[in-house]
Amino acid sequence: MIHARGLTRHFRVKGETVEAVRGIDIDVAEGELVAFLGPNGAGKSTSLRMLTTLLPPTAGTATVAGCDIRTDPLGARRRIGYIGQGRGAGDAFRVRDELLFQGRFHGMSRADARRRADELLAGLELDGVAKRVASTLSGGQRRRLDIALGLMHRPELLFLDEPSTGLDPHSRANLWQHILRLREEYGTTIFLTTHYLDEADTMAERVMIIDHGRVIADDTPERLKADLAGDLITVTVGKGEAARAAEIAARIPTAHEITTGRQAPDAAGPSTAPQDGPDEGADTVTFRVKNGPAVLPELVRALDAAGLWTVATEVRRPTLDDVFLALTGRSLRESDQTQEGA
Ligand SMILES: Nc1ncnc2c1ncn2[C@@H]1O[C@H](COP(=O)(O)OP(=O)(O)OP(=O)(O)O)[C@@H](O)[C@H]1O
Repeated sequence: MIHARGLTRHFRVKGETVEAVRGIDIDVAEGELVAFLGPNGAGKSTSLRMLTTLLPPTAGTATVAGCDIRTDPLGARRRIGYIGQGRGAGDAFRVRDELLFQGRFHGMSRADARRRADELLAGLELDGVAKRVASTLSGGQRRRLDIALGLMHRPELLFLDEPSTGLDPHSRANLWQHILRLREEYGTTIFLTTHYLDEADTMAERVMIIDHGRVIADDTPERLKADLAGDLITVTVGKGEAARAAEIAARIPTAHEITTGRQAPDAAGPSTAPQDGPDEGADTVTFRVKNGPAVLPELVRALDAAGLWTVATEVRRPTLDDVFLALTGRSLRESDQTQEGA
């Protein structure tokens, strides 16, 4: 549904060249839901704007829904929907009229536009506000109206640029229900950008991570987390025993990023440590590993066999931020702040 090769876009700003997108390849199959993730300024919107024919590429090729974005931009526009970050709807018109205008704009007959508008109003739970002026809608309703506008002409492929940004958690969850249902009902292929890692993790079948204009990862969230980040295990051992425990942890074939630390006496808190155990604080060993829950019992047995006492253990499953950190050495949230501040 999307095939891009070497897609590139440069901008000239005050005599300098900004390499917003540096030769990316994208392949999205029919019916897929792909999240495009990256910090501020990574090149997400620029890529989307090229794929939706709003911005000509500096170099590279792409077809969307079977149409070449350079040689057949009109064909592409007919087959795709694009919901940008700005408002799709005006403020002055009633919700249903906005949809009818959009339908007519796409060359639909009056009757067809009415049918489609009513179907989308019902599907996106906007029928209750159909006669309201768009400017009076809540943030979530407004976003759903934008989506309805993008879907009026029944596109096979829908691009959404940060659909849930600015919405409260309830409206976000509600919006996602609608996106997933539309996809189920119409089989629409969806390519979206988001800042919300949890959203990409739970909703998307595939995640593409872009950083400084390059795609640095492209896989299912599960595989990215397992292959690139791994589970984070923290084992608390007796005082002074961290170095030996770290040596034992290092024997686990997939163990990496092994670090040792000291836990303050009261930080051990209500741990599993019995009263007569080491009482002047404890040491910790932290490392990443594949399949932590399976590895942990083995490790505890090995520590026990070496005469080391395990005070507490913790396994934390990785997040997509851990994946970004493993790939770039930066946290996605920190990158956002740095690049926003830049
Ligand atoms: N019209 C433009 N003129 C000059 N530079 C631009 C233009 N559009 C984007 N850029 C620059 O290109 C880079 C990528 O921007 P882009 O908006 O694609 O990033 P993004 O990943 O979508 O960021 P965000 O998450 O903040 O929307 C940034 O450095 C940005 O400043």
